[in-house]
Amino acid sequence: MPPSSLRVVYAFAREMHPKTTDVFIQYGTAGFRTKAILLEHVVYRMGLLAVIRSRVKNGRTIGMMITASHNLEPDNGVKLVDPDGEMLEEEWEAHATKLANVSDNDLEATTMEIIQEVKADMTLKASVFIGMDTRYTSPRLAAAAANGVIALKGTPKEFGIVTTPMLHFFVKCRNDNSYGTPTEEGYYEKIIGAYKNMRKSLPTKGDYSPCLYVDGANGVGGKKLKNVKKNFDEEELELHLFNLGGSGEKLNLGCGADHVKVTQTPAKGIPSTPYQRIASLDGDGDRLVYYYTDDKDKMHLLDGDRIATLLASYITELLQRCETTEVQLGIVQTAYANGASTKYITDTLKIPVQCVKTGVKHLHSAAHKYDIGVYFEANGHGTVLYSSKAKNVISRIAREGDPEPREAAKLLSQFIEMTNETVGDAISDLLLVETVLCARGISALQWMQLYTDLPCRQLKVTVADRNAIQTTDAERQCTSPEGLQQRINELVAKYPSGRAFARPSGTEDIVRVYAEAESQLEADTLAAEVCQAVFDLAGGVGARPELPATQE
Ligand SMILES: CC(=O)N[C@H]1[C@@H](OP(=O)(O)O)O[C@H](CO)[C@@H](O)[C@@H]1O
Ligand SMILES: [Mg+2]
Repeated sequence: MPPSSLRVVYAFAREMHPKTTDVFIQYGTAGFRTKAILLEHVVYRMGLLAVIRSRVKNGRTIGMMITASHNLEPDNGVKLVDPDGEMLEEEWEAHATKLANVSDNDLEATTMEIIQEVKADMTLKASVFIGMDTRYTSPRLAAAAANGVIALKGTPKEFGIVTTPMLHFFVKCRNDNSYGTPTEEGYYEKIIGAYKNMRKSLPTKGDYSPCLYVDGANGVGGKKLKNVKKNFDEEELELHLFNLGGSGEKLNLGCGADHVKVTQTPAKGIPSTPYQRIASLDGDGDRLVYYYTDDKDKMHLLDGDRIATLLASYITELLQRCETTEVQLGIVQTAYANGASTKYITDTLKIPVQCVKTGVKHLHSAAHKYDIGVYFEANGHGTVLYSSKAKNVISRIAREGDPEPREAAKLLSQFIEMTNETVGDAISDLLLVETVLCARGISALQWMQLYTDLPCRQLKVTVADRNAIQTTDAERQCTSPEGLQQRINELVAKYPSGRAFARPSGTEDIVRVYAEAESQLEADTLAAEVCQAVFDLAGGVGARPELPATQE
């Protein structure tokens, strides 16, 4: 039943969170993300939408996370979390975009329209969990979010500074208490508890060393790992934490998972110890990549593809030891996955693999189609999803199986417990990776030796309108502007093992270009050539991209 008037929505908006910009903003790959100063009215309005969403879901809790993840400090963002801890359903993104862009004068009417369109019963209770990252602009935005919730008579609960995956976890637990307790302590209890339990059956062996350096990106993930660290004795996990956001240290600047992955250079502020395993988190703690430098100071990156293959191969091994064929496992990647990883999954691991569009929501829903779905973006965002069927089979074997399968099923049960299934989670993923490296008795170098990545390069091009580029085939082919795909095909054909594509970013006002080839110079050149093609055919602005120096 819609209310007769929403005057309070308008009054709050005008008095406290007025719209001060006409810049159009869109709910993208990971919610709204832009300069923090442009966001206050957007976040307030998302508070309104979260209440409507909660009521459409019969009063189940919805999440709001204030973060701009790996972006630099002046940016911020907001995204909504659905009741199962998953990303907001895609159909609602249009409501979010509409509500964010209307004038203050039209806000009341538009809110009413949305309430009617989605048939929200506004007499129901509504609950919204709010979390934020460490940005100095986050508390103000979190307050705007809470005001939006209150304006529609919902109940906000603020968790303060938490990682994005923690907030997803809290939402899931609040709506399904069999998953865990919706508090930070509940989160640690489940995830760390499972790691410690598992390590009881998996003592350190072979070339594995529990000594791990961590790059906290000067964000929330590193801070939370300080809490995590206290729980381990050095035999279980010896964490050395760096880039924890001390005074003068800037979030994501020269450090963090995105910096390491995109620039293919180590994070600043970490002592250089040859072959030391280093885990790098992003600013809101939902991405993880590993790397080490060798004795010639060359960096070797172990990215999301590597993590996916490591986890999937270990789960496959445990399933074999469980002597079950009832549970099928699959891997989901995006076009950014290194071609060598896809080949390794298909030829060596012999696991089904699927490529979907960029963005966690696409990977997550594809992974749900397997009994066990492992999904990772190359940039280190990913997790494992276990269906109820898989969980039932595994717990049955853990209870009733023969001794050897029973042991394997018990390990797998702990592995499931350690996984944050709601979304990619750097802390949970880190513990999963450490568990597998320990179980296998391998070092970072040996992990790297499982397959050899094709050299690759990721670049950005600025164009007048990024939506001029349209794609198909999981973003691997351009359908417009005309002639662009043909030009990319011609460029790719010059390079053995070459592959390249261009797609509009969903989080930045740019076009992303990715290329891989047999040598780094070839990958760099192909990427630059594709950038030039995009620039020429899709309305590039500013200076035309240049080829690498040796090609001039
Ligand atoms: C190539 C790349 O890393 N793209 C990232 C980036 O999306 P874009 O749509 O490419 O801007 O941010 C997303 C949200 O964090 C993440 O899901 C995605 O993988
Ligand atoms: Mg992130």
